[in-house]
Amino acid sequence: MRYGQVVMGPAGCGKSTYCSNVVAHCADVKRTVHVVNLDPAAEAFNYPVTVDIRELIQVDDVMSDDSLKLGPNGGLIFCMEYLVQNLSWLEEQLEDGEDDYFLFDCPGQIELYTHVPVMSQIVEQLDKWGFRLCGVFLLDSAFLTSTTKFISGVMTTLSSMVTLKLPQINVLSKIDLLTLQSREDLERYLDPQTSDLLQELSQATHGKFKKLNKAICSLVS
Ligand SMILES: Nc1nc2c(ncn2[C@@H]2O[C@H](COP(=O)(O)OP(=O)(O)OP(=O)(O)O)[C@@H](O)[C@H]2O)c(=O)[nH]1
Repeated sequence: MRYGQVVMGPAGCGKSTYCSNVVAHCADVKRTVHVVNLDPAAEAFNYPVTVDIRELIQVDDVMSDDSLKLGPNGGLIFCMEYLVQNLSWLEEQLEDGEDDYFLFDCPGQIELYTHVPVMSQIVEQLDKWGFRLCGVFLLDSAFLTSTTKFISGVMTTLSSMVTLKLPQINVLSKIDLLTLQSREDLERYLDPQTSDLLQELSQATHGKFKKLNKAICSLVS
């Protein structure tokens, strides 16, 4: 049995930094961890990567293919769909490492966790290959500095949880960049009161969103 984390989150939220810290921790406790880069647009890593999707396909190559005419976003989706069509490549790359721990470092594009099915197809396949996974969703703690941002952040994390159907832990990144006041306010969002959220959301948005705000707040609670 192999265990691991599917590390997700919007672009620049700190996924690679998180992986780098987990790799350093595992080295300290003498535990073997393999990082699997699933981001075809990734640049460089400051830790060893066991499997790298860029050896199968790269966004730059896709974008420079005149017959495809794809930009960065379309190129990334194309690469992920290509991976799904070539999952035997991933299976071969993951052959070793029985009883080891794996970090799957994923691309940040939100559509991969909403309506584009590739990430859920990859996760389902990993499950069939005997991987027991949990989702780790990195969220920039700037999302916890106002009610409207909080709702937006919660919806994003919820979307990936529902799409991938994995047990999921949400990790706040970049707390060191918050002001002292914002850090003190964090507590309100970690255990939010629905009535407070609804009141603040109603103040921040037009009256015509009253019913929608109520539905969103009951979903969050
Ligand atoms: N101050 C601070 N900076 C951080 C933290 N985590 C990440 N960063 C910085 O944020 C930037 C983006 O971090 P990455 O780890 O590359 O983020 P990523 O989610 O892997 O980015 P993409 O691969 O582009 O999606 C880097 O400059 C990091 O040094 C943090 O907790 N605090």
